[in-house]
Amino acid sequence: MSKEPILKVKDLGISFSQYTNGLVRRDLNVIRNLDIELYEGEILAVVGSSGSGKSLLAHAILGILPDNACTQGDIIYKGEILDEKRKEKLRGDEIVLIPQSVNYLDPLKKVGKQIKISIKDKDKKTQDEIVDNLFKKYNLDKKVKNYYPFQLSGGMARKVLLSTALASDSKVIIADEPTPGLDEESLNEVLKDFRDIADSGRAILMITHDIMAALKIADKVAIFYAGSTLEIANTSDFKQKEVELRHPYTKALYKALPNHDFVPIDDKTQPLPNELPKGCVFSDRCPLKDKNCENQVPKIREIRNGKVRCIYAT
Ligand SMILES: Nc1ncnc2c1ncn2[C@@H]1O[C@H](COP(=O)(O)OP(=O)(O)OP(=O)(O)O)[C@@H](O)[C@H]1O
Ligand code: NI
Repeated sequence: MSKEPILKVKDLGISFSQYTNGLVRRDLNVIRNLDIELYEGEILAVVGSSGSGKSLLAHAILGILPDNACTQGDIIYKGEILDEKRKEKLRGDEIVLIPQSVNYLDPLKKVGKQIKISIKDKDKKTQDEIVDNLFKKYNLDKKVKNYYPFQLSGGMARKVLLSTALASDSKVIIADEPTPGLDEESLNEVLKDFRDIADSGRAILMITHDIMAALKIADKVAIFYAGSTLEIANTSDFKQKEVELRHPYTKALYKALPNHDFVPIDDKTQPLPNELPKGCVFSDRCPLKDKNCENQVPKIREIRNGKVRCIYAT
């Protein structure tokens, strides 16, 4: 495996400029410190509760943030810092997205056609074969190729989105919640496919709420909280005891897993974008907190073969 990540996001920040009553412009800083590293041959799972910044990370990498967004930090692909023009070039070619919402399907195009767009080989017979194999694998009837998106059920639409990405031979797949609505059999099929794709030397960023699914196939897990990466752990760390994990939030998540008694963290939630604290985003819930945590955002640092954004993690 190569040492340099194929895709790296360094200290990504995202703000949205908004107009409030009286047309006063203000910048809402929703993402502060997102960091990830994705290596060829690997699956990196990104987990975090709703609103922690998972989809925005995906959209920033692909260059599809709304016009009123302003970003900081660097997105680096194969050693090159990406600007918006370069992102557009790579999008759908070297880097593909499996979007979170099925509304991303083109409502006016039959689904078979949509999937074929992402196939590089332009030979019609090869294209048909690729689509037929994917449909067979995911239990989709052949006639679905001629359906328009509005004719699909939620689970079918999800399978079509997956097929679109899997039919391409992109280097990087970013899958934003690829599994909701799938039956158990298809879910296992998808997870197995992701693993096979990664094993063939490509890279997958898998965004999910389903930490148990993530742990089944991912090599590493990035934990997001209120727009910051708090930890990047190895999947194997979750299989040991909680001492293998680094951040107090990850340790709390670990204890809340179904196979560890569902111990709830507390009854608080992550801070909203307009009420982010000055220092560490987890400080108001953290057992290790002191004055130093309230005043400055901790830098992400390496410990025990993983990364953590906490000054007291050991
Ligand atoms: N266009 C926008 N303008 C202002 N705020 C936004 C915009 N898009 C997203 N946000 C805010 O940014 C934060 C992160 O959103 P994001 O969609 O990345 O969350 P997520 O982790 O993908 O959540 P979910 O698990 O629900 O999909 C949220 O608080 C969201 O409200
Ligand atoms: Ni999302």
